[in-house]
Amino acid sequence: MTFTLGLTGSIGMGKSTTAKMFATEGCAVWDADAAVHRMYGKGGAAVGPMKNAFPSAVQDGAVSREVLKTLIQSDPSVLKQIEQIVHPLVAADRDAFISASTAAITVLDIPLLFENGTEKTLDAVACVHVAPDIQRARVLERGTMSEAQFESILAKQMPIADKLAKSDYVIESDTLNHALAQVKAVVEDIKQRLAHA
Ligand SMILES: CC(C)(COP(=O)(O)OP(=O)(O)OC[C@H]1O[C@@H](n2cnc3c(N)ncnc32)[C@H](O)[C@@H]1O)[C@@H](O)C(=O)NCCC(=O)NCCS
Ligand SMILES: Nc1ncnc2c1ncn2[C@@H]1O[C@H](COP(=O)(O)OP(=O)(O)OP(=O)(O)O)[C@@H](O)[C@H]1O
Repeated sequence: MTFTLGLTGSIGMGKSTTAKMFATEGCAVWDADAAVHRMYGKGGAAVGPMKNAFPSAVQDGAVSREVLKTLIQSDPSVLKQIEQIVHPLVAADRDAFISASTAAITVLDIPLLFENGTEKTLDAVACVHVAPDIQRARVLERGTMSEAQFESILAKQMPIADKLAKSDYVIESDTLNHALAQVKAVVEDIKQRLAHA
């Protein structure tokens, strides 16, 4: 059986970048945001249910994230409805990945890990964090979200201090070298735990 390590953090704090480091250290990596991207794409599992709920959001057989963001801006309850459609599909995709994983450690990159209580199903959780001003600058630099969209997503997430307090491991993403050193230490610690289990 593979050891399941959840990887979380607040928006833009460096989950995807850190997940890649775990992959280079030999871990299998599953990414919740990437699963949503597949499901929103042509032929994806979320396209049909999303079309029923939000007809304008499906264009050329795929879910348009731009339309979704506009709908969420004008009616905040839309995000809850999207979550009710998408989260069960994402959970099924994650469970299938874990069952098929042959790696010693499987890392699950999940933005809403604590918000959805997923930690209860995992062996341990690592939380990525960086100072809020760096977080904001990094997200806005990407140019995919306005300041208002960033604020509204941030407001829906559990405060980073609470996520850190609930986590087994903490990884500061201030520089790439520092983050990589911490990833290596987490992998080493889990391997020690497995060796003595
Ligand atoms: C709101 C949407 C349209 C924004 O799309 P966009 O391409 O701009 O951003 P992306 O999907 O890359 O998400 C960026 C980050 O926003 C945060 N975020 C996304 N969805 C949510 C949510 N429902 N609640 C809180 N934070 C969220 C996460 O930190 C995520 O890493 C999109 O995230 C979406 O459809 N979300 C609903 C599905 C969901 O809950 N996904 C989260 C992982 S299961
Ligand atoms: N350790 C680090 N040192 C320097 N920059 C970093 C580090 N980790 C991430 N970054 C930068 O921060 C930005 C956000 O990182 P990333 O996309 O990994 O975050 P995320 O938490 O996955 O984001 P989201 O919540 O939006 O999915 C990127 O521009 C990335 O290059």
